[in-house]
Amino acid sequence: MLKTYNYSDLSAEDLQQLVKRNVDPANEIRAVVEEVISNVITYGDKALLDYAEKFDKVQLEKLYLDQAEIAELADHLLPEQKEALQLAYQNIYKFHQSQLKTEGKVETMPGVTCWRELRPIEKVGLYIPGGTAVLPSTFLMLGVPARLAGCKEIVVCSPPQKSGKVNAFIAYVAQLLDIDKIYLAGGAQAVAAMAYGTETITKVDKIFGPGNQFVTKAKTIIQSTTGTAIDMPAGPSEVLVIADHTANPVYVAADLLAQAEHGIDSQAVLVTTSADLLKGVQQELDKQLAVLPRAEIAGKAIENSYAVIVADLKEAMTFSNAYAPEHLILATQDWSLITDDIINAGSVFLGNLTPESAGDYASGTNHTLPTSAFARAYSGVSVDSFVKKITFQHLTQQGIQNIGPAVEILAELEGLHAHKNAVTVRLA
Ligand SMILES: NC(=O)c1ccc[n+]([C@@H]2O[C@H](COP(=O)([O-])OP(=O)(O)OC[C@H]3O[C@@H](n4cnc5c(N)ncnc54)[C@H](O)[C@@H]3O)[C@@H](O)[C@H]2O)c1
Ligand SMILES: N[C@H](CO)Cc1c[nH]c[nH+]1
Ligand SMILES: [Zn+2]
Repeated sequence: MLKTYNYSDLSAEDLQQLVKRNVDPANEIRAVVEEVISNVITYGDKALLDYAEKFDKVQLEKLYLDQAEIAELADHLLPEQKEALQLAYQNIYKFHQSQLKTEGKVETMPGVTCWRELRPIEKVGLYIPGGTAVLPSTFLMLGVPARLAGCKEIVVCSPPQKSGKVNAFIAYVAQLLDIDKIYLAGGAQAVAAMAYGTETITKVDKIFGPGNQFVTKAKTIIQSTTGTAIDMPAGPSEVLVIADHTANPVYVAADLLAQAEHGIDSQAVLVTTSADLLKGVQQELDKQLAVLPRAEIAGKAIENSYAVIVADLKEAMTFSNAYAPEHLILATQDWSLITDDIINAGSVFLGNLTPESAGDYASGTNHTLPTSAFARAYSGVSVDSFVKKITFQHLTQQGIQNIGPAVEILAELEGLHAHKNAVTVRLA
């Protein structure tokens, strides 16, 4: 059962509490992660092997799978499984390829030309989750834009499974992406290894990928302690569904459970204008949970979730913008009336026939998205995440004559005479 609140009864303080994600309030995750990072810095590969035993319950002989081992694993896939992964690959490729746009040159004044050029980030690290569920779809979501951007070195880490390997789907995606090594490391230790480097794992310039609270905490820590960038905090999955009387309770419950089954710390929020719809969704949640294989996980996440009754769709959107969800579903026939009001969301799913699962796997958009209200300021992963945009400028004789006197005055007013002189010597 979803706990229920009436929007009109909520004080500003209640609202603030309600939209707050309870991420590591006692810093317990941080303490574990700091120790893991410190051990990876000190002991390198040995720490990774030890953590594989401790956290993943597997004794590894070596820390990676090579091309031949990947090919052997990928061989186990059924034709229809390969076709489904290929379809997802193609749609993700098409959508992300459209992001590779070059910008024109701008003459800001005669003889002064400025422009930007894209350059790939050279070494990138991709984290592919594999704890409670192995996510080959995430490998596609990160690998396709990395390849399109032209990154030279792509380091891939994923937790080892009980077999001491990755699963066959991850192996097949590695083949689709032309990646010939997968490192068997998960959690905070994988993030630390990619940020600091070990005997076998290359230190990278930027780390990408979602993960549980250990992974996400490690990413935020190494971002501030090393020169390694991160895509964004992409932690436990969350969804907010705005639904009115035109929504189907069966679909809404299914969408809420789809994110709830990711982990007990996932959150699924329903914001509705209709008490009848809410009643139907509550009944459906019970019905669908009764036959869901991951019911224990999803049920706990639902306990950690809630519903809010609002007066109208505008009010629903006000709540949603305050929550800033990773995924926002507009389960209403009138979705087009409120899309302009969306301010904060990672990815949006419009109408009653657009399940979030479509975007999770195969429509083409990226599923690596900001959680915990980071959608207020961050975008999801795209080709842009894998490139730098370097600015260029060129001045002609006419250009330096046109811009020079103003630069001299500005440098002088800042008291920076060497700056002024760099122009003066050219004007002489
Ligand atoms: N925001 C997004 O874009 C997005 C996308 C996909 C998945 N996700 C989220 O990613 C997460 C995946 O989590 P997961 O656990 O299945 O896989 P994971 O790969 O993120 O984490 C597994 C690893 O966590 C470490 N770990 C587990 N318990 C630990 C402990 N007690 N102490 C220290 N380390 C420990 C282990 O090393 C293990 O290998 C889910 O929360 C899911 O919702 C988010
Ligand atoms: N919903 C997740 C992002 O929060 C992505 C995913 C992968 N597989 C299934 N779902
Ligand atoms: Zn999902």
